[in-house]
Amino acid sequence: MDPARPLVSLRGVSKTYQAKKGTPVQALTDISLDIAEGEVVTLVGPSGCGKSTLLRLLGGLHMPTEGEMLLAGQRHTGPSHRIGIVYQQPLLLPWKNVIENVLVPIRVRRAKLAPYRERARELLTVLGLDSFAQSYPHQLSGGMQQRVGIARALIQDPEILLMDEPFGALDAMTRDALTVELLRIHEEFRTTIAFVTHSIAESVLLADRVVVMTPRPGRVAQVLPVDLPRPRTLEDVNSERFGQYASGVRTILDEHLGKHTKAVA
Ligand SMILES: Nc1ncnc2c1ncn2[C@@H]1O[C@H](COP(=O)(O)OP(=O)(O)OP(=O)(O)O)[C@@H](O)[C@H]1O
Repeated sequence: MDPARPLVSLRGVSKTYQAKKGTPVQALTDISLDIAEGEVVTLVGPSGCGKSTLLRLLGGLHMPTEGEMLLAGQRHTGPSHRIGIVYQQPLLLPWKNVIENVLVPIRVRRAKLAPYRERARELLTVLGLDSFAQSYPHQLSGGMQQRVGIARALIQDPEILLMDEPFGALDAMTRDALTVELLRIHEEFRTTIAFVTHSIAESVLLADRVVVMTPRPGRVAQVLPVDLPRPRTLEDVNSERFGQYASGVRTILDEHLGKHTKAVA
Protein backbone atom coordinates (compact mmCIF):
# COMPACT_ATOMS: atom_id res chain seq x y z
CA MET A 1 0.00 0.00 0.00
CA ASP A 2 1.23 3.45 -0.87
CA PRO A 3 -0.37 5.56 1.87
CA ALA A 4 0.78 8.72 0.09
CA ARG A 5 -1.60 8.02 -2.79
CA PRO A 6 -4.71 6.13 -1.70
CA LEU A 7 -7.27 5.21 -4.36
CA VAL A 8 -10.08 6.21 -2.02
CA SER A 9 -9.86 8.65 0.81
CA LEU A 10 -12.55 9.52 3.33
CA ARG A 11 -11.91 12.48 5.61
CA GLY A 12 -14.19 13.13 8.58
CA VAL A 13 -17.21 11.67 6.80
CA SER A 14 -20.59 11.64 8.55
CA LYS A 15 -23.99 10.70 7.21
CA THR A 16 -27.35 11.61 8.68
CA TYR A 17 -30.53 10.45 6.97
CA GLN A 18 -33.20 13.15 7.06
CA ALA A 19 -36.53 11.44 7.54
CA LYS A 20 -39.56 13.25 6.05
CA LYS A 21 -41.33 12.58 9.34
CA GLY A 22 -39.68 11.73 12.65
CA THR A 23 -36.17 12.32 13.86
CA PRO A 24 -33.10 12.24 11.59
CA VAL A 25 -30.98 9.08 11.80
CA GLN A 26 -27.26 9.56 12.20
CA ALA A 27 -25.82 6.48 10.50
CA LEU A 28 -22.10 7.35 10.43
CA THR A 29 -19.94 9.80 12.27
CA ASP A 30 -16.43 11.06 11.58
CA ILE A 31 -15.14 8.25 9.37
CA SER A 32 -11.61 8.70 8.08
CA LEU A 33 -10.25 5.87 5.98
CA ASP A 34 -7.85 5.42 3.10
CA ILE A 35 -8.02 2.47 0.72
CA ALA A 36 -4.94 1.80 -1.40
CA GLU A 37 -4.96 0.56 -4.97
CA GLY A 38 -5.22 -3.24 -5.08
CA GLU A 39 -6.10 -3.48 -1.41
CA VAL A 40 -8.93 -5.57 0.03
CA VAL A 41 -10.66 -3.88 2.95
CA THR A 42 -13.44 -5.68 4.79
CA LEU A 43 -15.99 -3.87 6.94
CA VAL A 44 -17.47 -5.63 9.97
CA GLY A 45 -19.73 -4.32 12.69
CA PRO A 46 -23.08 -4.85 14.34
CA SER A 47 -26.32 -4.74 12.42
CA GLY A 48 -27.36 -1.16 11.68
CA CYS A 49 -23.92 0.38 12.35
CA GLY A 50 -23.81 1.93 8.88
CA LYS A 51 -21.75 -0.54 6.81
CA SER A 52 -24.11 -0.39 3.83
CA THR A 53 -24.33 3.36 4.21
CA LEU A 54 -20.54 3.58 4.03
CA LEU A 55 -20.53 1.44 0.89
CA ARG A 56 -23.25 3.62 -0.69
CA LEU A 57 -21.13 6.68 0.02
CA LEU A 58 -18.09 4.99 -1.56
CA GLY A 59 -20.28 4.13 -4.56
CA GLY A 60 -21.36 7.76 -4.94
CA LEU A 61 -25.00 6.67 -4.47
CA HIS A 62 -25.37 8.90 -1.41
CA MET A 63 -23.50 12.01 -0.42
CA PRO A 64 -22.01 12.55 3.04
CA THR A 65 -23.62 15.11 5.30
CA GLU A 66 -20.15 16.20 6.41
CA GLY A 67 -16.61 15.49 5.34
CA GLU A 68 -14.84 14.81 2.09
CA MET A 69 -14.46 11.81 -0.22
CA LEU A 70 -11.71 11.53 -2.81
CA LEU A 71 -11.42 8.97 -5.60
CA ALA A 72 -7.91 8.87 -7.09
CA GLY A 73 -7.28 12.33 -5.66
CA GLN A 74 -10.41 13.89 -7.21
CA ARG A 75 -13.53 14.89 -5.29
CA HIS A 76 -15.96 12.00 -5.49
CA THR A 77 -19.43 13.35 -6.13
CA GLY A 78 -21.55 10.62 -7.73
CA PRO A 79 -21.84 7.19 -9.37
CA SER A 80 -19.11 6.31 -11.83
CA HIS A 81 -18.23 3.47 -14.20
CA ARG A 82 -14.93 3.37 -12.30
CA ILE A 83 -16.83 1.73 -9.44
CA GLY A 84 -18.47 -1.72 -9.58
CA ILE A 85 -21.10 -2.72 -7.02
CA VAL A 86 -22.25 -6.19 -5.97
CA TYR A 87 -25.31 -6.42 -3.72
CA GLN A 88 -26.58 -9.25 -1.52
CA GLN A 89 -29.23 -10.00 -4.16
CA PRO A 90 -27.88 -9.85 -7.71
CA LEU A 91 -31.18 -8.44 -9.12
CA LEU A 92 -30.69 -9.83 -12.61
CA LEU A 93 -33.12 -8.92 -15.36
CA PRO A 94 -35.22 -12.09 -15.81
CA TRP A 95 -35.94 -11.47 -19.50
CA LYS A 96 -32.27 -11.17 -20.44
CA ASN A 97 -29.84 -14.07 -20.71
CA VAL A 98 -26.62 -14.25 -18.72
CA ILE A 99 -24.34 -12.46 -21.17
CA GLU A 100 -26.91 -9.70 -21.74
CA ASN A 101 -27.21 -9.24 -17.97
CA VAL A 102 -23.44 -8.87 -17.72
CA LEU A 103 -23.62 -6.19 -20.42
CA VAL A 104 -26.36 -4.16 -18.70
CA PRO A 105 -23.99 -1.47 -17.30
CA ILE A 106 -22.66 -0.90 -20.83
CA ARG A 107 -26.21 -0.44 -22.17
CA VAL A 108 -27.00 1.93 -19.32
CA ARG A 109 -23.98 4.02 -20.33
CA ARG A 110 -25.12 3.80 -23.97
CA ALA A 111 -21.60 2.72 -24.90
CA LYS A 112 -20.92 0.43 -27.88
CA LEU A 113 -21.55 -3.19 -26.84
CA ALA A 114 -19.28 -4.97 -29.33
CA PRO A 115 -15.94 -4.23 -27.60
CA TYR A 116 -17.34 -5.54 -24.33
CA ARG A 117 -18.79 -8.85 -25.59
CA GLU A 118 -15.39 -10.54 -25.61
CA ARG A 119 -14.68 -9.21 -22.13
CA ALA A 120 -18.04 -10.51 -20.91
CA ARG A 121 -17.21 -13.98 -22.25
CA GLU A 122 -13.78 -13.88 -20.57
CA LEU A 123 -15.36 -12.96 -17.25
CA LEU A 124 -17.94 -15.74 -17.57
CA THR A 125 -15.07 -18.16 -18.18
CA VAL A 126 -13.17 -16.87 -15.13
CA LEU A 127 -16.34 -17.35 -13.07
CA GLY A 128 -17.04 -20.85 -14.43
CA LEU A 129 -20.16 -19.78 -16.31
CA ASP A 130 -19.01 -20.03 -19.91
CA SER A 131 -21.53 -22.75 -20.78
CA PHE A 132 -24.36 -20.68 -19.27
CA ALA A 133 -23.90 -17.51 -21.35
CA GLN A 134 -27.23 -18.05 -23.13
CA SER A 135 -29.14 -19.26 -20.02
CA TYR A 136 -31.73 -17.14 -18.24
CA PRO A 137 -31.53 -16.22 -14.54
CA HIS A 138 -34.31 -18.66 -13.51
CA GLN A 139 -32.18 -21.50 -14.90
CA LEU A 140 -29.31 -20.68 -12.51
CA SER A 141 -28.71 -21.49 -8.84
CA GLY A 142 -28.39 -18.64 -6.33
CA GLY A 143 -24.59 -18.97 -6.36
CA MET A 144 -24.49 -18.84 -10.15
CA GLN A 145 -26.73 -15.78 -10.19
CA GLN A 146 -24.37 -14.06 -7.78
CA ARG A 147 -21.43 -14.95 -10.06
CA VAL A 148 -23.30 -13.18 -12.88
CA GLY A 149 -23.69 -10.19 -10.54
CA ILE A 150 -19.93 -10.20 -9.97
CA ALA A 151 -19.20 -10.44 -13.72
CA ARG A 152 -21.63 -7.53 -14.31
CA ALA A 153 -19.77 -5.45 -11.71
CA LEU A 154 -16.40 -6.28 -13.33
CA ILE A 155 -17.43 -5.68 -16.96
CA GLN A 156 -16.20 -2.07 -16.96
CA ASP A 157 -12.88 -2.96 -15.28
CA PRO A 158 -13.73 -0.88 -12.22
CA GLU A 159 -10.97 0.60 -10.16
CA ILE A 160 -12.83 -0.43 -7.04
CA LEU A 161 -15.31 -3.21 -6.40
CA LEU A 162 -17.83 -2.57 -3.62
CA MET A 163 -19.48 -5.69 -2.22
CA ASP A 164 -22.35 -5.49 0.25
CA GLU A 165 -22.71 -8.89 1.95
CA PRO A 166 -22.58 -10.49 -1.49
CA PHE A 167 -22.61 -14.05 -0.17
CA GLY A 168 -24.93 -13.47 2.80
CA ALA A 169 -27.97 -15.06 1.18
CA LEU A 170 -26.14 -18.21 0.04
CA ASP A 171 -25.75 -21.59 1.73
CA ALA A 172 -22.44 -22.27 3.52
CA MET A 173 -20.87 -24.40 0.77
CA THR A 174 -21.74 -21.98 -2.04
CA ARG A 175 -20.51 -19.15 0.12
CA ASP A 176 -17.15 -20.89 0.61
CA ALA A 177 -16.90 -21.58 -3.12
CA LEU A 178 -17.56 -17.94 -3.98
CA THR A 179 -15.11 -16.71 -1.36
CA VAL A 180 -12.42 -18.83 -3.05
CA GLU A 181 -13.59 -17.44 -6.40
CA LEU A 182 -13.22 -13.89 -5.14
CA LEU A 183 -9.71 -14.58 -3.81
CA ARG A 184 -8.83 -15.90 -7.26
CA ILE A 185 -10.35 -12.88 -9.02
CA HIS A 186 -8.36 -10.60 -6.76
CA GLU A 187 -5.17 -12.54 -7.53
CA GLU A 188 -5.88 -12.21 -11.24
CA PHE A 189 -7.10 -8.61 -11.57
CA ARG A 190 -5.76 -7.03 -8.36
CA THR A 191 -8.99 -5.05 -8.14
CA THR A 192 -9.34 -2.86 -5.08
CA ILE A 193 -12.20 -4.27 -3.00
CA ALA A 194 -14.34 -2.96 -0.13
CA PHE A 195 -16.38 -5.86 1.26
CA VAL A 196 -19.12 -5.74 3.91
CA THR A 197 -19.70 -8.92 5.89
CA HIS A 198 -21.13 -10.23 9.16
CA SER A 199 -18.70 -13.14 9.12
CA ILE A 200 -15.48 -12.65 11.05
CA ALA A 201 -13.87 -15.58 9.20
CA GLU A 202 -14.77 -14.10 5.82
CA SER A 203 -13.52 -10.68 6.91
CA VAL A 204 -10.10 -12.07 7.86
CA LEU A 205 -9.70 -14.48 4.95
CA LEU A 206 -10.31 -11.79 2.32
CA ALA A 207 -8.73 -8.74 3.90
CA ASP A 208 -5.50 -6.88 3.80
CA ARG A 209 -7.15 -4.82 6.53
CA VAL A 210 -10.31 -5.40 8.55
CA VAL A 211 -12.19 -2.24 9.48
CA VAL A 212 -14.16 -2.90 12.67
CA MET A 213 -17.01 -0.47 13.25
CA THR A 214 -18.82 0.60 16.42
CA PRO A 215 -22.60 0.45 16.89
CA ARG A 216 -24.59 3.28 15.27
CA PRO A 217 -23.67 5.99 14.65
CA GLY A 218 -20.87 3.98 13.09
CA ARG A 219 -17.30 5.04 13.67
CA VAL A 220 -14.11 3.16 12.90
CA ALA A 221 -13.39 1.29 16.14
CA GLN A 222 -10.11 -0.14 14.88
CA VAL A 223 -8.36 -1.13 11.67
CA LEU A 224 -6.65 -4.50 11.88
CA PRO A 225 -4.00 -5.36 9.26
CA VAL A 226 -4.07 -9.04 8.22
CA ASP A 227 -0.58 -10.12 7.29
CA LEU A 228 -1.36 -13.61 5.98
CA PRO A 229 0.44 -14.57 2.77
CA ARG A 230 -1.42 -14.68 -0.56
CA PRO A 231 -2.65 -16.59 -2.43
CA ARG A 232 -4.97 -17.70 0.34
CA THR A 233 -7.24 -20.72 0.46
CA LEU A 234 -10.03 -21.98 2.73
CA GLU A 235 -7.42 -24.14 4.47
CA ASP A 236 -5.93 -20.96 5.93
CA VAL A 237 -8.85 -20.63 8.35
CA ASN A 238 -7.42 -23.62 10.25
CA SER A 239 -4.07 -21.97 10.94
CA GLU A 240 -3.11 -20.61 14.33
CA ARG A 241 -2.38 -17.16 12.95
CA PHE A 242 -5.77 -17.02 11.29
CA GLY A 243 -7.36 -17.87 14.64
CA GLN A 244 -5.42 -15.05 16.28
CA TYR A 245 -6.63 -12.52 13.71
CA ALA A 246 -10.23 -13.74 14.02
CA SER A 247 -10.18 -13.51 17.81
CA GLY A 248 -8.59 -10.05 17.49
CA VAL A 249 -11.59 -8.88 15.44
CA ARG A 250 -14.03 -10.52 17.86
CA THR A 251 -12.37 -8.87 20.85
CA ILE A 252 -12.71 -5.41 19.29
CA LEU A 253 -16.37 -6.10 18.43
CA ASP A 254 -17.08 -7.35 21.94
CA GLU A 255 -15.39 -4.33 23.52
CA HIS A 256 -17.74 -2.06 21.64
CA LEU A 257 -20.89 -4.14 21.75
CA GLY A 258 -20.93 -6.21 24.84
CA LYS A 259 -21.98 -9.61 23.63
CA HIS A 260 -24.73 -8.34 21.34
CA THR A 261 -23.11 -8.99 18.01
CA LYS A 262 -24.68 -10.44 14.91
CA ALA A 263 -21.21 -11.44 13.79
CA VAL A 264 -20.55 -15.15 13.52
CA ALA A 265 -17.37 -17.18 13.39
N1 LIG B 1 -32.45 5.54 3.34
C1 LIG B 1 -32.48 5.60 4.67
N2 LIG B 1 -33.26 6.48 5.32
C2 LIG B 1 -33.28 6.55 6.67
N3 LIG B 1 -32.50 5.77 7.47
C3 LIG B 1 -31.71 4.88 6.87
C4 LIG B 1 -31.64 4.72 5.45
N4 LIG B 1 -30.74 3.76 5.16
C5 LIG B 1 -30.27 3.31 6.33
N5 LIG B 1 -30.86 3.97 7.36
C6 LIG B 1 -30.57 3.79 8.79
O1 LIG B 1 -29.16 4.02 8.97
C7 LIG B 1 -28.63 3.10 9.90
C8 LIG B 1 -27.49 2.33 9.24
O2 LIG B 1 -28.04 1.48 8.23
P1 LIG B 1 -27.12 0.56 7.31
O3 LIG B 1 -28.04 -0.22 6.42
O4 LIG B 1 -26.08 1.37 6.67
O5 LIG B 1 -26.44 -0.40 8.40
P2 LIG B 1 -25.71 -1.80 8.22
O6 LIG B 1 -24.57 -1.80 9.18
O7 LIG B 1 -25.40 -2.05 6.81
O8 LIG B 1 -26.85 -2.81 8.72
P3 LIG B 1 -26.99 -4.39 8.48
O9 LIG B 1 -25.74 -5.02 9.02
O10 LIG B 1 -28.19 -4.77 9.28
O11 LIG B 1 -27.19 -4.62 7.01
C9 LIG B 1 -29.78 2.21 10.35
O12 LIG B 1 -30.27 2.72 11.57
C10 LIG B 1 -30.81 2.37 9.26
O13 LIG B 1 -32.12 2.22 9.76
